[in-house]
Amino acid sequence: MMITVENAHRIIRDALVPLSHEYRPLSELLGLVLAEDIAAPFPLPRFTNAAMDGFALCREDIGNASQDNPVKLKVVTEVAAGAMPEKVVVPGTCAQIMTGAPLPEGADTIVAFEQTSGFGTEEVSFFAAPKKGANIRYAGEEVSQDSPLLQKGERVGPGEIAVLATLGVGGALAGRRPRVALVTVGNELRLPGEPLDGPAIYNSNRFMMQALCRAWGIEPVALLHAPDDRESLRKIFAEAFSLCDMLITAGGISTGEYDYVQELLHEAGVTARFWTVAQKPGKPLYFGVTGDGRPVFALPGNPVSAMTCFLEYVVPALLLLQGFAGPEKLTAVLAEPFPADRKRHRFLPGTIWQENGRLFCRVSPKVESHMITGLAGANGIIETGPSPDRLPVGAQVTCTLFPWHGVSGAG
Ligand SMILES: Nc1nc2c(c(=O)[nH]1)N[C@H]1C(S)=C(S)[C@@H](COP(=O)(O)OP(=O)(O)OC[C@H]3O[C@@H](n4cnc5c(N)ncnc54)[C@H](O)[C@@H]3O)O[C@H]1N2
Ligand code: MOO
Repeated sequence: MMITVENAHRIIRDALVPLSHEYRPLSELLGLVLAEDIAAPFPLPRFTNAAMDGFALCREDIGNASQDNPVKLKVVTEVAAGAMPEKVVVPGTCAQIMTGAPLPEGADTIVAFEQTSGFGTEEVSFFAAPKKGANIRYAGEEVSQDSPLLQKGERVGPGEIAVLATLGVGGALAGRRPRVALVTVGNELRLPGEPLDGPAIYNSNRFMMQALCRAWGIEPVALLHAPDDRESLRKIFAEAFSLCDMLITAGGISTGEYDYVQELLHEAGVTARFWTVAQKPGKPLYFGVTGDGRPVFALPGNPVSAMTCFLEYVVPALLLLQGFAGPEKLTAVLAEPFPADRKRHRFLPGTIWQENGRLFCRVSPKVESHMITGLAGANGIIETGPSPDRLPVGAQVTCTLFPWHGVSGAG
């Protein structure tokens, strides 16, 4: 039975159970979802230190120093980053200090190198008098010890990696990345490099699905291909299920004479949760679950349909298995009319850009399900629910940005 896009999402969400957590070292946490809260094991900064290369001194000692009225102080020591100060700064003296070096006892201010006569002499002249406490990073001013920093459920990006590394956290508990098996189906498909005999075509879905997995940090555990016969599909599905947490197929799911995917999935123990969604492209999308709860997506073979269904349904499922809801959708204004469908939700590749603080979008020129070139220049998918008419310029629509593109600044 054909179901709505909303129901398809609900059925998928209800069927998914996040995978187990596991400890991952810091170098492998990028893109994973934290399964534990992280608190600061020590304050940040851990010790009071210099924010500028210059001289550490007691503010009172330089009075109203200026270009016309320089004040001289004796340099008693030097402190580099990573070294402990060897001397105390007593009144009338100062210490040459480098950014990140611990503040010597007795000093309360740092004057930047540029406001002095410079390094390397026994006596230094000060040409400015910054405020007391200037250019000092105080212990604990950013983060106090034991304060919560990262929360369970957060997705780890490069910024979170930097925070964990700063705190010396060598790893954390995180949701496990799904092991994904990809299967393409069809007698007509060849790999680049192979000759195109007769009406053969190249297999683009294999590479597209692999690239989509990688765009979300997942390296598929298997890239398999089966011709349109039951025996091959039986073998390929057995192999895929021996390896994966989630199976994604493309092709052979429609009503053609040789569309055996559904039959062989059921033979392998998969139960259908839905087949056919009121959407264009991607109507024959199938979703099922194995006896032990592993999700199975069978995407339509048309390349634009396969990519649209992957982005719309498979990506959120990959994230949910790791304990994360996403990705977020945006609202944009149509700069050109949108060819909505009377009865079906319509997804089309297009360009989304920012102008005067607002998001605009337009559909790619080639929009049929087999026209893969419409996806190449696009930076997202534009969508709208069923509508009897074309949506006019100025109407608001929903968009999903491709994470590898971002929003451009011009239409
Ligand atoms: N009588 C009907 N025919 C079709 C219907 C329908 O409802 N009634 N639905 C159409 C729709 S919509 C789609 S989408 C396709 C989906 O069919 P399948 O999932 O069975 O896919 P195939 O028939 O195997 O392939 C469709 C098309 O895509 C090409 N293809 C397949 N795999 C790849 C690949 N890995 N790389 C590149 N291109 C691929 C294939 O050669 C076909 O041209 O069914 C419609 N028909
Ligand atoms: O609806 Mo099919 O997925 O486009 O050609």
